[in-house]
Amino acid sequence: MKIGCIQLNVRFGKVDENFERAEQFIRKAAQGGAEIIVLPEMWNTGYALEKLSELADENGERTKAFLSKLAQELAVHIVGGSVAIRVGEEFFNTMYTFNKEGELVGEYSKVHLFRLMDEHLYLQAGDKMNRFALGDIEAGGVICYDIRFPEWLRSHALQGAKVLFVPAQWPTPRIDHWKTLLQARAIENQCFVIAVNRISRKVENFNGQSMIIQPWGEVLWTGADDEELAIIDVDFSIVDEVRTRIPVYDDRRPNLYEEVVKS
Ligand SMILES: O=C(O)CCC(=O)C(=O)O
Repeated sequence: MKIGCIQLNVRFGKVDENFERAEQFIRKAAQGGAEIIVLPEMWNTGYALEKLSELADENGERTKAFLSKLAQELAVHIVGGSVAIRVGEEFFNTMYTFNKEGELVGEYSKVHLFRLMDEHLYLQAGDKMNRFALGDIEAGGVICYDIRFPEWLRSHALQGAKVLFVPAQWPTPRIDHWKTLLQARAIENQCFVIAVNRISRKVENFNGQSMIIQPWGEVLWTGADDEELAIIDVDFSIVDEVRTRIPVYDDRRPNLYEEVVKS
């Protein structure tokens, strides 16, 4: 299956321009044969947290209409990264996923807000999982800082996800954490990890290095440190093979650690 990863150079606070450029890349990815297309985190606004009252998408309506229309027209699944949305007086960092029929199959608001960049001062946290299917592919999705919480990704894997999508705006100074954590999440959950980071060179500092990692831990692709569209072939059938070879899920001892994980 071909995955189109859009390592978008998100323009800070320039919502219309970001929509226009996202559309160009989505069309290009579909023309190039991508069957699942993935965008990065907060691609409508960038980290313009102080301007959310002007910029955030009201109930996510614009984003949902945009992604649904393109998914249906181009007959591609779209894991729509995430966008800043407004619901009443509150703001969320929300990921929408549409299948190739244009139906909304996943809606998820980032659960772990990143305090180092003041997200908790501007955003509300979500409180729901993000499990969905794209055709016969069982998937889950989390956002950026969420990857520092292995139990959260494990919960998605335990609920059947065989591929985890991770849109992000992960800053350059901690890019080694990004790479190591993503690889660990793929190996420990024996699943594919498809992680798309953004680019920014001006107000912010994000240098891409998106990754596709297979369940044995092998890195199939690492993005450049500039804007890029990559179309990468993956074979999801190897998940079951890896899980049979080292039967981690059967060997778990949840009765021993459940209380520790919950506390
Ligand atoms: O955990 C990190 O170091 C980066 C997280 C982050 O930038 C985010 O969640 O937006």
